Amino acid sequence: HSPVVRVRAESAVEGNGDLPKVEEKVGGAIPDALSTDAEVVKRESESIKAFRTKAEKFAFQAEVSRLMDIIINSLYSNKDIFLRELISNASDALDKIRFLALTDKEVLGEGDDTKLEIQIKLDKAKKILAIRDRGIGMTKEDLIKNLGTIAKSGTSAFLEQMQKGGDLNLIGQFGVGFYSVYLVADYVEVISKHNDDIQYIWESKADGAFAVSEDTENEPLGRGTEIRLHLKEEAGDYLQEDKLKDLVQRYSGFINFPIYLWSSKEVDVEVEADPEEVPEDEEEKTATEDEESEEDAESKPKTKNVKETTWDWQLLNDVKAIWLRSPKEISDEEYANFFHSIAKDLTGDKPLGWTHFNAEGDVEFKAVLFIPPKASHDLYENYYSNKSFLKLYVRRVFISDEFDELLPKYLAFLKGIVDSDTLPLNVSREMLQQHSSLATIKKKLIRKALDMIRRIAEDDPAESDDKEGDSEGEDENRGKYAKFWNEFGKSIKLGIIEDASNRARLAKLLRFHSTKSGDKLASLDQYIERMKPNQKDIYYITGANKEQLEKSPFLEQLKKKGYEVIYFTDPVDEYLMQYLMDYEDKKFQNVSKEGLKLGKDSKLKELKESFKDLTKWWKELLSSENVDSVKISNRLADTPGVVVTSKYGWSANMERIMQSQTLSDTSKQAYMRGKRVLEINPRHPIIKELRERVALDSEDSVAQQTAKLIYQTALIESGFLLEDPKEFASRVYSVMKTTLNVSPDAVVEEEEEVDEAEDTPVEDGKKGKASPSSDEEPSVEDSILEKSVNEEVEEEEEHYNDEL
Ligand SMILES: Nc1ncnc2c1ncn2[C@@H]1O[C@H](COP(=O)(O)OP(=O)(O)OP(=O)(O)O)[C@@H](O)[C@H]1O
Repeated sequence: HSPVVRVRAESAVEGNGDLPKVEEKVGGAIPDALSTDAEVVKRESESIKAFRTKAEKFAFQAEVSRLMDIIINSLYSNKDIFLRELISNASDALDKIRFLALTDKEVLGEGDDTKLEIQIKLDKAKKILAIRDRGIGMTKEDLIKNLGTIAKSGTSAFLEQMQKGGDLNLIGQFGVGFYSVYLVADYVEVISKHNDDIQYIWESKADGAFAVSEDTENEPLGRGTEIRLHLKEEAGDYLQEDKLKDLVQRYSGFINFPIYLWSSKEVDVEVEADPEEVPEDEEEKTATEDEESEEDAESKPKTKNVKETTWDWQLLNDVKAIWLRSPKEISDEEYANFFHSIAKDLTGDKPLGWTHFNAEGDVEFKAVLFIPPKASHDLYENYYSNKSFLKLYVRRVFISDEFDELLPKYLAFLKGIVDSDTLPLNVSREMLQQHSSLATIKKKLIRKALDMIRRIAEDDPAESDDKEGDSEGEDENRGKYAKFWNEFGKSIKLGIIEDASNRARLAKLLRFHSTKSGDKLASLDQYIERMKPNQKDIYYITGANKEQLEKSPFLEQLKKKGYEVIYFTDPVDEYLMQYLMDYEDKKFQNVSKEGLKLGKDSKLKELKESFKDLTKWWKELLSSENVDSVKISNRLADTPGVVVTSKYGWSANMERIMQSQTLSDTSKQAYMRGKRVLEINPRHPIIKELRERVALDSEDSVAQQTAKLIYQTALIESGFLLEDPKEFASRVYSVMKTTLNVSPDAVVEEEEEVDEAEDTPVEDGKKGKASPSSDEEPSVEDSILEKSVNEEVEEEEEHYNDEL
């Protein structure tokens, strides 16, 4: 239901490029929640009448409109967040002007305009809360674009999250924080003055439209923005000074500009007393005083103390940046609050860890880095295009939070600040980006970040059994590393791939499940501790999930002999293992690949010899199948065969991953596909029987059929996708026929009622449509159909094929 409504504006409209005006089309911007067209028109026209008469009206971009609708109708109880968002926007605007002033002092203007501050004022009578900053301000075009017509990429992501029951507290992270004003206000005015333009008013009642007009009624701002919230009835709390003081102190304590509140104070003042009001005892006193003092008393006017309310700007925050203070003096709560303020994470969840340090030497800087409690919604979706979250300051002046040069991509999940004393202040951002100190800063930041992550692992009692029941405070740390791993484990893996110089450090942080890890995660150090005395390599296997891998035939002997095997189930693991060759001098061995050595099998040589003819015969039989060789296996216990790949080719899992990538290059696929080796289990009765049969008659068709079937079954069990499932199915049906004692030549009974015109010609009682393997033997499809007259079987077969 998306009503298209045309609304006539009442005032003349000045030309304004191609921005969507209300007159042109409001339809797309009408909130879905409105039920009837009539209602929409009514609300629209009311709001348009309410706009200033000379104002230009605009429709909100459709997604922005939906977002506002969600916000204004929200029953969300924590409405405080709007204040933090507004203060954060004000602080950003101040940062921007301060940055410009580095190269051009003029931009700051003079007098009060040079004061980089934020002011909050309340008008109890009119129920208005106003927040003003002397930041960069917005031009008319900025107002139109920033506050309504251009949807940010985060808008749809935020709507999506909200639909899934997401947390409104994270609104700031999606870059749409401004609209949170409609949690508490039903009418908002934004008055703004930018150096390049005159003063404008933006206004909206969040009902699909907004208006912008030249400001001819308010006092000139000089420069900056004032946001006036006309509070909803139920938001009256925000008119109490104490409430605002408390909120600012609690949540915006880390804003690096002074925040003032226009506050009232009761003071005692001395006022001239009315002679008639002089109290009796004073009169008596006066009467009894000696005459000399009488003259004095007459010349001095009588005074009294009364209470009076005075108004003044009261400073609410401590402007000293937290990173300049000594870490010893800063409480955990303060760090957590600082994190919430810079990460725009208002959920209140504590960061998983932080590090605060002072780097000295050639390059001096201070930094605070945090590990957020959760990965951001698009951390891995947009891994290569995501910006870093570090705020760079140079001598306390905010420079940018888009400096990708400070942290590698894989650590982009960290949030924090870096304040450098070494970088120059008065150069352009581009020049700064190339400054040689950045490389040193980056190196130190990585080192410190990895140390912080390692410490979380070490302090987590759940990580190691020995530490259980040890120290105090362990509960808080218990399971912290698993949590970290859950959220950011992929980043560590990407780090191993991308950062050769820190590979060993990162490998230490790696966690995984294995044949011996149970429900817990294990580390490579734990793996090495558990290695068997004769074990040289670290064993692992890759696949889609742990449950599947647990049953893999590749693990049969390894498990039996007590070797631990790591399960790698993330697609990124395949790439990871191309880079992680060894750990502490131990090589990694994929147990589904060639070259697995499992101690000495005294009988192996003998077995190889006695199966020589069979393996040779088998290899020839599979000559058309890309099978490099057929060998006696040392990894199997209960399964007749598996297919292993060559050491440097793709594993079965990698083939599966590549095939599922829509843009993958098929020619490369053929080239990268590992050579396949069929390994057979010489102790398995089927294999033993095959050897006997082939020894007697190398042309034995049952042996040939079985040998091919074993190969295909082994492919499936080894995790490969069959290139020709139909052929495999035919073979299975053929075996079924034998099991059921059905003649291999038996034909499918013809259907009785067929439309002659549409039916294909039938020869020799068979259907004309031949299966791919019909040259070699009767089609299984045909045989099955012949055997079962009814259609149920047909269905079953389809089902069977589907499953295959
Ligand atoms: N006080 C202000 N002074 C100048 N520009 C502002 C001010 N408030 C908002 N803006 C502009 O409006 C834009 C939209 O603000 P909004 O809060 O929705 O998103 P954001 O600030 O980019 O992201 P976030 O919500 O994460 O702070 C800002 O990017 C900024 O350009």
